[in-house]
Amino acid sequence: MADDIWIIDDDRSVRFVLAEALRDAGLSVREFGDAATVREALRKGRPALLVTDVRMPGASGLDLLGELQAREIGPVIVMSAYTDVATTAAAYRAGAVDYLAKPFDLDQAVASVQRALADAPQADAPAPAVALPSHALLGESAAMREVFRLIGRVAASDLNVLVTGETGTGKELVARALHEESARSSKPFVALNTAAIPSELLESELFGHEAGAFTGAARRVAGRFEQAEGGTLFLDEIGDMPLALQTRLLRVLAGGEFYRVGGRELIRCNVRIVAATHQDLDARVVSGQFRADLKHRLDVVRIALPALRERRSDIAVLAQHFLATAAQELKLPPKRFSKAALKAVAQRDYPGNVRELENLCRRVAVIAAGNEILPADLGQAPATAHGDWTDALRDWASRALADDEADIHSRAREALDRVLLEAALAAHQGHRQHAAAALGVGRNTLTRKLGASRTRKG
Ligand SMILES: Nc1ncnc2c1ncn2[C@@H]1O[C@H](COP(=O)(O)OP(=O)(O)OP(=O)(O)O)[C@@H](O)[C@H]1O
Repeated sequence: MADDIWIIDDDRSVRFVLAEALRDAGLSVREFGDAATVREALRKGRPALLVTDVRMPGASGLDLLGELQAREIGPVIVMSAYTDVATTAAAYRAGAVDYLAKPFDLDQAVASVQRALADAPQADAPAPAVALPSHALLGESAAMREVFRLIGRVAASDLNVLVTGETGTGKELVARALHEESARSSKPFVALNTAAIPSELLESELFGHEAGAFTGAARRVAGRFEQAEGGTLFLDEIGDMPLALQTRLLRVLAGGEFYRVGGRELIRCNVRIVAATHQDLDARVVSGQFRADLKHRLDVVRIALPALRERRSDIAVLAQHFLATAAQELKLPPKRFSKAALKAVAQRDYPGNVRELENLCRRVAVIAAGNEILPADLGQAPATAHGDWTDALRDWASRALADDEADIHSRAREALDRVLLEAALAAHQGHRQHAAAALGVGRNTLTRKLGASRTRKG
């Protein structure tokens, strides 16, 4: 059972006083004199928390920590008479949550243990929110806590990370968080959406080009690799990268150097790559669309972002945050969801994930008359298949409203009618009766609308 505190110290007296103090605090404790007996005990169980000395005969406490990192044991507190930066840093690097300098105050030691136990994520009890500063990644669901933990753990390393997840799940935000939490944070974060750039331009986009490298290349231009020097390069939609460029990228990642397009100067680069994809990269490897060796280079650590429907408990938190931010950005009075509206928001489907929820909140911030958002303000949930044009309409409306334009509703209706009528007439070779029947309106309605549309247009 994982409810014991394990104390490892070769000094019996230290073990004894600490164990007694913890027992007095109502905790159950097991004592170990060296790392070897701990290894033995780990075959049968695991501790809720481990307090370990550093220097001991045989394997040191840090060696032990290194071995334990990959296993699901509770938090670890390191105690040592050595308080130099190298030892303490090594302890934290190895995953320690606290460091007690010997001789330590017993009350402090007990408090540290209690704090670590309270902070430790538990399988069935929600752990306290993990706050990542400055990049506003929100979420309290178990799935997102796991993502935050992973970010915290790998950010400081230079390992390449592959972020997977559906569109709008926050892949770019994770990449930024990884950058901001790393030693590279004072250097640039550069993002490139591989799918958004025509493949013939992608190479020079990534690696830059010399003047005269191709028609239209009037001067030397630095690519994203050079721009990101010392920092992080975020390659979005990596699954869409053309094969030829995958080969080139692989060479650069393997060798750490590249030539600009049309260039002769070898440029060394020090860039951490965070790649993202909404596709199943493993399947693309199998089907020959993605290089296995490149995948291995990028997929060193994988952070899989859950879809919003897999963490519904996060919706309310996110919605309230987005509503407040939208009101602030649009310089509107503060707005909040009524209880019923928040419930309705939490029950909707979001095929576009967090981005879609964010857009919904922006929209209601603008449209709702009062400062309290009611269920009626939410409108109909957009059908997935129509998401694209209602999104465009929404953007248009938000802009028009923000600009205080007149007759927004009638102009939108007129545009809607015109598009529908024109499409129906085109589909029915200008035959009004057929077009009206196809649209589900009467012939007279159609004629009237056509007239109105003509007059306004004219
Ligand atoms: N956990 C989160 N907390 C707060 N905001 C979030 C969170 N996840 C996503 N967002 C917001 O949702 C929007 C979409 O996020 P982002 O662009 O990172 O998604 P993505 O997965 O990279 O999308 P795509 O695959 O379409 O590029 C952004 O405005 C982002 O700020």
